[in-house]
Amino acid sequence: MLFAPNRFVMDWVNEKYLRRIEEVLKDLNGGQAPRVNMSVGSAPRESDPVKRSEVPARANGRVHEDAGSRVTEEEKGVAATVPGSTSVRPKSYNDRRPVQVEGDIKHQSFLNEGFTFETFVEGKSNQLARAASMQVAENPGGAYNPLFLYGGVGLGKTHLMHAIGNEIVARNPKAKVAYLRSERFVADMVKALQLNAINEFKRYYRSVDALLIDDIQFFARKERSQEEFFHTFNALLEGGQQVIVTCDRFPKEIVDMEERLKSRFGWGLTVMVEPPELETRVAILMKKAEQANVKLSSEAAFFIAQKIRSNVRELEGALRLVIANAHFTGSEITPPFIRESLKDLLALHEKQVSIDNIQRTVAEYYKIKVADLLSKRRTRTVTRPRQVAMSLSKELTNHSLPEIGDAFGGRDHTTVLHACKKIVELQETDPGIREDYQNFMRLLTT
Ligand SMILES: Nc1ncnc2c1ncn2[C@@H]1O[C@H](COP(=O)(O)OP(=O)(O)OP(=O)(O)O)[C@@H](O)[C@H]1O
Repeated sequence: MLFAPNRFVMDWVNEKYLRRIEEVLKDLNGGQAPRVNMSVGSAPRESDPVKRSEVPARANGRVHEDAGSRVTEEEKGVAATVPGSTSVRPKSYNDRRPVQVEGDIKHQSFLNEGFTFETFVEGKSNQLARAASMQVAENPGGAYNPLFLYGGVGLGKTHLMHAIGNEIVARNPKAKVAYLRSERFVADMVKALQLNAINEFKRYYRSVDALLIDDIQFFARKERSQEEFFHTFNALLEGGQQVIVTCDRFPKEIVDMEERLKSRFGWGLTVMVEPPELETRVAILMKKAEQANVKLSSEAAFFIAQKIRSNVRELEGALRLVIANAHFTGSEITPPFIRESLKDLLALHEKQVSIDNIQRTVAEYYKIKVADLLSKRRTRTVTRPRQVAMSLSKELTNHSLPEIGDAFGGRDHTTVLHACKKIVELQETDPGIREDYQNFMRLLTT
């Protein structure tokens, strides 16, 4: 029996890999084909305190809500800094068009017309996320609700989110799609409370066909917003309206977020967007150059893609710089020209932290040997520094969890994940570890 975490993954594996899995098993089984059954499921976790059946009951069409927590100082701060109706996203969006917005909460909600499935380059790192997004766009409010997209910065989560919104509107021009960053939600809520218009706020957010909330991690510590979003979320899900959320981390890893909210994020489909591998980076560069009407040889694209590995936003930035330089100087875009154009950026990247460097710095700081960090020893004097080093490796390098596990004496990726969580927790509760960690960040990045 094979278990999949959700129906989407089960269908995906069924369609793409089941035959191959069966063939391999047949080979391993001396030519006899075993029957492979697939099912959705995993062992229930005790840490999930909220069950789906605990959705607040609706009385007379209204969602029951607690009197609730008060707006925190932090929430008031957000309300003061998020501007009224202009861009709430600090990125440059060239194409903006308003999406139908109604109600008394007068802000604008934008979808970037350039962020579509056509302009999104598919690769191994984002294949699953793209396919899931497409499914949601084709069937909003269906099986994958909410859709939770997570991953590091600049990897295309917002692009996919807009692509879904654009596709929903393309298929049904009457669909009401609201896209906003989570700060916008906080700011609107605070404004609504101040203006005694919280009912309008609720009505508006609950009236949409699809609610797209970007970078949900900013809800951390904003208790009243979390509560309001929790109820909006429930109302939308109950009404069969689609909710899409992006975040920089897996739901359970979001700090200072209510458990019941985190648990609900996992009800639909949770998919990771990973950093693109070389081939995808090259394909993205070629596509972006084509969009800019610039001829880019594959040699030049490979050169840039090999040098810039962090994320797609940086990759785009580097390409823009090269194109601008070529334009001003009338030069051809060749590897030596690229090297010259990007010399400052490349110098910065060459200084980038390696796992090796982290291990040496941590070992020296705690006066232990690097070999201890890689060993199987489990005494406290070694395990804590090892967890710190693993967590720093995750935070400061682009290596995946399995790669980090390998670099620490061939440990499993779950051990690395556990270490990262532990260190996040300890930084909250143990001032010593917090100080150590801050020292490492300074030592390694300046
Ligand atoms: N696979 C891709 N194909 C084409 N463009 C991409 C792809 N992935 C990312 N991009 C581009 O990279 C830029 C950054 O992407 P985006 O804003 O979606 O990242 P993000 O994951 O939402 O980051 P953040 O967490 O910082 O909000 C955008 O211009 C987007 O179009």
